[in-house]
Amino acid sequence: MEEFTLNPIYEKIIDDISENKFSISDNFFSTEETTLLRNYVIEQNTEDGFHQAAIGNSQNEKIVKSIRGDKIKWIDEANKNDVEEVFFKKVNDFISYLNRTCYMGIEESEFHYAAYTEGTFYQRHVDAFKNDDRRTLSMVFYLNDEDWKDEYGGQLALYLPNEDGSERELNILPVAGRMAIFDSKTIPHEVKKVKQTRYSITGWLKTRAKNGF
Ligand SMILES: O=C(O)CCC(=O)C(=O)O
Ligand SMILES: [Fe+2]
Repeated sequence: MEEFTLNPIYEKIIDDISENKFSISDNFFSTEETTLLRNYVIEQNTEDGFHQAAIGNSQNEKIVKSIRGDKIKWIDEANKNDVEEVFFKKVNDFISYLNRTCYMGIEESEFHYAAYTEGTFYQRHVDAFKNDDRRTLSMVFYLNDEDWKDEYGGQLALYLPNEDGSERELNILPVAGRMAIFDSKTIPHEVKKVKQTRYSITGWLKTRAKNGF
């Protein structure tokens, strides 16, 4: 039988998700991996290959800058470069771990680079589409300075339920090496207006469709 090693970083994320439907991890990638990804994202010309992000999916896509102002570039895993190889090696290892230890049934994933330039934001939303229920977990990897300050804006705000039914807001700074993961179907969230360019890789772990897709 293949040997199974418990991974404490993944275990913490899994415990958090099962308890609270989200987790924030500052060591999913090593410092070296984060630096590699970060330098690569910054180096890419965001005019070249990046496009204005839309809302909705291919069946009802719209560009509405008053809702969402980031520029994105989808990553083609089949044609990944050396840096993306490092990214997918870790992410796919995590997916296998989830499927093996929690029977999550993740069958695919999709990721894009994102750049929010000064003055842009993403209004409160939920990631799963009404016409496609496959998105299960949202993952965002932040690739900015380690000392990103509150006054730079660009916090990820998660809107979380309290036990009494009220709602609380948790603000997360997009510092280098941080990863936010949350339930794509139930956790409303927003990106606060940024005051300087904010880089990330965002993506979704997807199960088989349950509503006919
Ligand atoms: O960049 C973030 O913190 C979140 C982005 C987001 O919510 C999305 O792309 O759906
Ligand atoms: Fe989102």
